[in-house]
Amino acid sequence: MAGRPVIIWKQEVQRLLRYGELVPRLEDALGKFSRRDSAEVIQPVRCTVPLQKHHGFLGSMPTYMENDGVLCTKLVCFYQREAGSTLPATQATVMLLDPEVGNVKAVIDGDEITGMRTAAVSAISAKLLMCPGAEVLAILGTGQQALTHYNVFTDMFPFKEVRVWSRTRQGVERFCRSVSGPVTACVSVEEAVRGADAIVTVTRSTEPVLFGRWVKPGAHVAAVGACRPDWRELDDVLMKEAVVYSDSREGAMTESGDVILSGAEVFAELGDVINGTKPAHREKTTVFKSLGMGVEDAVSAKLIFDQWKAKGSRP
Ligand SMILES: NC(=O)C1=CN([C@@H]2O[C@H](COP(=O)(O)OP(=O)(O)OC[C@H]3O[C@@H](n4cnc5c(N)ncnc54)[C@H](O)[C@@H]3O)[C@@H](O)[C@H]2O)C=CC1
Ligand SMILES: O=C([O-])C1=[NH+]CCC1
Repeated sequence: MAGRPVIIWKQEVQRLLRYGELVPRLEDALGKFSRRDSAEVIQPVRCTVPLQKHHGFLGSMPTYMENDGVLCTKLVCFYQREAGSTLPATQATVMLLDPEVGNVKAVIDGDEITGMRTAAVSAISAKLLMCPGAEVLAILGTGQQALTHYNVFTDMFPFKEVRVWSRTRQGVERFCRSVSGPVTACVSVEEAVRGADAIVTVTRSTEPVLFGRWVKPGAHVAAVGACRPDWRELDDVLMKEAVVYSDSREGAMTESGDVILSGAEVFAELGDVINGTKPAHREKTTVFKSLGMGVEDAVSAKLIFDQWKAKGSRP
């Protein structure tokens, strides 16, 4: 008889998960995913159920990594919140299972995992695709993802300036107070992104907020929001001028309004670049369209569970 699952709460995840250990595991997982070897990764495109009454969706994200002995699934609800709503845009729970027996070994807070693994994958995209010597980072949006992106990008790259834009002055002010380093508050998207070498879009917008005419040639854009086929963050000009990369080609073709509605071609997955099967066009304008993948949650959950067992449940 299998034992009861352990529950690993948010504070424990914050204590156990570190970008230094997470980033290499995510790079490895993205490479494995793009090899499409079922012994390495089985991960279907997210199954999504609309919650029409609440303007949201429930996504189910199962993943099996046979060679690594990892079986995992995440349940994530994500919403189109009204401006001014204090409810979170996403809520997630990750379950780690024993693939041999089928029991749940751990139930883990998924919000911290989602925040950190998404930002870490965007940082991997920048590591692979951003021009060398990048100096200016612009972040559009000031929510949960903006914060984790600020943390990992400033940790991994020596930017001279980080600019931030939000629809509201309060959003920018709150963000500036919550980060530990310097930020330039911008009053318009154009002001934030003109001349920027790297741009992160982490908004809940369903219409384009970033326009190609403002983007410096050769800049790298990590586009994280707009994860429904009719939602946008980027305009057609940018999507068509840039070389477009994604985490999952099938995911992008199924879920990304920026890809589907612009008709842009997905040139490669990040994993293809990691595996050396597709080039990194650092010299060109690049867009990494992130949708989020179960395999990213699976390696994060395994890392947390292994650390939890090794270090114990309390500091
Ligand atoms: N690609 C991925 O793996 C993941 C993507 N996401 C997506 O990333 C986005 C950000 O997520 P969180 O930071 O958790 O959300 P959040 O609610 O904490 O922050 C959202 C930000 O977008 C701004 N915003 C809302 N509506 C806007 C509009 N119409 N135009 C411009 N800005 C607007 C808000 O003021 C806020 O600054 C969401 O779209 C979410 O679905 C979230 C998790 C994973
Ligand atoms: O991968 C993920 O967890 C999500 N992608 C879009 C909303 C949540």
